[in-house]
Amino acid sequence: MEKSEENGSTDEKQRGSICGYNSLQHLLSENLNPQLYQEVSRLLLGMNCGKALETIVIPESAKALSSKHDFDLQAFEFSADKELLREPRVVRVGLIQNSIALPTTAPFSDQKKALFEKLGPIIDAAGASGVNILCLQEAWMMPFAFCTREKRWCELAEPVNGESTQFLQEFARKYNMVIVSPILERDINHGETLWNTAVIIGNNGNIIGKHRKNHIPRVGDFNESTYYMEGNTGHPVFETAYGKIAVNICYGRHHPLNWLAFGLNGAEIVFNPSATVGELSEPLWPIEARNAAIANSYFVGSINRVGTEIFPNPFTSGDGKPQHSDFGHFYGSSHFSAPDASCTPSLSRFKDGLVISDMDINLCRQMKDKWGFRMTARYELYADMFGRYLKPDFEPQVITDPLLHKKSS
Ligand SMILES: NC(=O)NCCC(=O)O
Repeated sequence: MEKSEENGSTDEKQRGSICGYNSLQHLLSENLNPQLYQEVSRLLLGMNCGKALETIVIPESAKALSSKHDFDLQAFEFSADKELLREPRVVRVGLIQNSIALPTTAPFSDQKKALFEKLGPIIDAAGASGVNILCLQEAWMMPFAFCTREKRWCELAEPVNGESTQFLQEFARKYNMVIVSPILERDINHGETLWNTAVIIGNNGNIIGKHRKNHIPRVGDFNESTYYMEGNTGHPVFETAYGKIAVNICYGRHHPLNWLAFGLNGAEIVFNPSATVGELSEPLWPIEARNAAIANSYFVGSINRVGTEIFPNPFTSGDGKPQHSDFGHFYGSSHFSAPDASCTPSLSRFKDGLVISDMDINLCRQMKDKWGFRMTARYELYADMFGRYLKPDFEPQVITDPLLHKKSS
């Protein structure tokens, strides 16, 4: 897709574009000559096994769904070197980004139903494309209402086996697909407490397990600590029919040790379902996940919701600026990063979308062998450092220049 006006976009749809373009990649491809664009892409997106990332053919039925339901659809292929003793282990992975389906003022049950109706065809497109593992965005079953601090949004929370999970279990069974479903969780058995949780649904429609968001933001309008606490599930890796996966939920991507812990537990693909806005985090977005993929020798799937969600009652951010009724623009831009530093272009900044990648997960070990980051990590140095740092009488290891505080004579 080219410039968004060419798709008959309204002003509403244009909101979130970059000077009328869907994404940075589209802006560049439309404005640079092909040779220059190729060179810029090489530097921006890296090289996979020495060549630019290739696109893969998407079935016509999936393309038809994307045209009918107006969502962005892109597909790529990450290769690995051929090995003599192991067969390639190619997994097809999908990420879905979407806006909410009804205004936040609509009755809650209607909002949820409309989201199910919106997601259905996109999941069908993933199924028709043979996706093995699919991940949805953070708290996909509701508006990201945590800016408001209003408790009425808690009503949307669901148990791990609640209606959103049941909705997705059908698709998991139908398409033999593992689905990662990030929800607002209500833990019925523990005082009805709330968590920000990813439910892992196996390819037989079974619930394999859950992970609760470890790091809760206290930045800008991200008032999530009003609703739920830091997760208590550690850093689980889920061994699925298609590979070992983990979920680093949104703000956890700013914590390199969170990424590391999933890697130490053996993750091959880590998803980062997110809800974040342009003014706050866009310069960080293309860097952090990609860096995590490189540093931990695994693939990362980054997902961010799209659109501007307007809430009935205005709120303030405690920064002296005027009250407002929205978070800002959720800029989409979902994409994959690989352990060899290559990455896919991003989905649209303002449109629903599905990005698919084939990935030969043999690349993870190949990169460990090449770079040796695990072998050279010197974890014992850091274990010792943390041991000391966590003590109340910790003193930073600073060696002061003895001349610094000497009086000049
Ligand atoms: N959902 C969430 O944790 N957002 C925090 C903002 C950010 O990390 O960019």
